[in-house]
Order: sequence, then C-alpha cells, then structure tokens
Amino acid sequence: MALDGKVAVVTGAAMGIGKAMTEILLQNGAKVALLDFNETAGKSLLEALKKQYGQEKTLFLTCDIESEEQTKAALQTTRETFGGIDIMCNNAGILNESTWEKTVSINLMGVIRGTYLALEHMSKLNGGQGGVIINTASMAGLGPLPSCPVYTASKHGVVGFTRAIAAASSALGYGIRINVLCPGFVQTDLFSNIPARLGKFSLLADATKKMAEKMETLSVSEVAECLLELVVDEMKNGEAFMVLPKSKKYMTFPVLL
Ligand SMILES: NC(=O)c1ccc[n+]([C@@H]2O[C@H](COP(=O)([O-])OP(=O)(O)OC[C@H]3O[C@@H](n4cnc5c(N)ncnc54)[C@H](O)[C@@H]3O)[C@@H](O)[C@H]2O)c1
Ligand SMILES: CCCCC[C@H](O)CC\C=C/C=C/C=C/[C@@H](O)[C@@H](O)CCCC(=O)O
Repeated sequence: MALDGKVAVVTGAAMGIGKAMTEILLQNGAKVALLDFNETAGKSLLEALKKQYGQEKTLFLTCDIESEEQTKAALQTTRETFGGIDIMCNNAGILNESTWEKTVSINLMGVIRGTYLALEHMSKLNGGQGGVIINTASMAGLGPLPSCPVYTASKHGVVGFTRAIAAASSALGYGIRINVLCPGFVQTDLFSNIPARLGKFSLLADATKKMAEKMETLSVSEVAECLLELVVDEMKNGEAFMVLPKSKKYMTFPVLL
C-alpha cells in the first residue's frame, strides 16, 4: 500500500509509540487522525505537526477508546474530514495491575471496539475501499510476564483476536488486512514507575527490570518502522510481528488440526 493520500487513524497518538506511528505515517504521505483521551498532549502535538506537515494533514480528536460513542464519533468525523479511512492503528493501552478491569477494558476491549468500528467504514462488504488494521499488543502477548498477569492476558487477547478476525476478513472478503505488533520493552511513559503499576506484584519489579536490561529497550522509532512494514506489505494478513532491538520475527503458531 502506497501511503500518499491515504487516511490513517491512530489511537493513543499523543505520546510514546502512538506519536511515533503518527509521525512515520505523515512522513510517508498519509493524513492522520490522532485520537487520545489526553487532550492537552494531543492538542500540543497537533500544533507541532501542523507546523511541520501543513494544516490539512492532521486532525486531533479527544477520544476515550473505552467509550463506544466517542470512538464511533471520532471515526465518523475522520471520514467526514478526510473522505475515508484506509489505515486503523489500535495502539492505545495502559499497564496497571491494580486497576485490572480498566487494563482489560482499554487494552483488549478498546482494540476490539476500534477494529469493529473501523471495519464498518473500511469493509468492501459495506461499500468501503478496504485497507489495513494494525493492533498493538506486546511481547507479553506471546509469552507471560509474571509481574503483570492481567496485562499479559489483555495482550494475549489482542494477539488471538487479531489472528481470528484477520482470518474472518480473508474468508468473508472484507478486503482488509489485520495484523498485530508485539514489541519488547520500549522507552515510553508506560515503561516508567514500574513498581507503582504492578500492584500486588510490585515485588517482581526488579526481576522485570533485569529482564528489560537483558532484552534491551527499543526506541519508539524502531517500533514505528515495523508498523510501516505491516502497513505497506500487501502480503501481510494475520501476522504477529515480534519486535526486539536485535531481532524482528513474524511468529509461527502450532497448527491444531
Ligand atoms: N512501552 C512498552 O514497553 C510497550 C511495549 C510493548 C507494547 N506496548 C504497548 O504500546 C501501546 C502504547 O504504549 P506506550 O508505551 O506508547 O504508552 P504511553 O503511556 O507512552 O502512551 C499511551 C497513549 O495512549 C493514551 N491512552 C491510554 N488510554 C487511553 C484511552 N482509554 N483512550 C484513548 N487514549 C488512551 C495515553 O493518553 C497515551 O497518549 C500500548 O498498547 C502498550 O501496551 C508498550
Ligand atoms: C513492567 C513493564 C511491562 C512492559 C510491558 C510491555 O508490553 C513490554 C513487554 C516486554 C517484554 C515482555 C516479555 C515477555 C516474556 C515472556 O515471553 C517470558 O519469556 C517471560 C518469562 C519471565 C520469567 O519466567 O521470569
């Protein structure tokens, strides 16, 4: 997929990985709707991006992806502003083992919501043009992180959901490729104040920090480059792309039948 003139939506776009995703999509010619519930950070980033890429390439919409109403409205506004949606990046997520229901609500249910609402706009069965959806999971979506079992569950859910809906899209003829990004540790706000995020598992913070030191941390730009690969490669559907500082790997999974 060439990105010139394409329209992308990025959730959790105001900071971290989502901000880097937004920037690489703009650098490659796409228009981008930035969705985030942090209005201050979102509007500040929008002003900077307008200066760098022009007034017509970006849009910021305050949106909590836990809200069906807000997410539905944000996608509708994007379509009305830019003429359609070609790329949906369901990236917003949190890590907090104390507020575990919210972790599941945002990380898993928010990704399902963003995927289903994007399908309504993009599916060829609905008169759409097709396109690509990229969901952000984590290495913790491929293997357990003992210090954050619910975050692990939410990310395993994102991997499983993405692989299943990608197969459904192919079988039903939606014309939409759907893939999942599984980064290792990335230097962002989410990866700070770790003990406070682990709740009853905070005693495992040091073990996790040691794991991160061993695995080394990624920059947000490295993750964004891998997002771009999944967006532009028309052969990629149902892929789980594991991203580590020194290795990137398309995962294979056991065939159960
Ligand atoms: N940082 C890491 O080590 C790492 C590694 C692998 C995967 N991830 C995943 O990458 C994604 C982005 O994480 P990050 O590290 O950039 O975190 P971050 O905290 O730096 O940025 C997350 C962004 O999402 C927004 N957000 C959170 N909840 C939201 C909601 N309900 N509605 C709308 N916006 C919301 C925040 O305001 C923020 O701008 C998350 O899904 C995270 O699980 C992070
Ligand atoms: C507390 C910070 C959490 C950051 C969450 C991000 O999504 C980054 C996750 C990065 C790496 C996850 C690694 C998971 C590894 C598992 O596959 C497994 O190998 C870990 C086993 C750990 C153990 O048994 O000690």
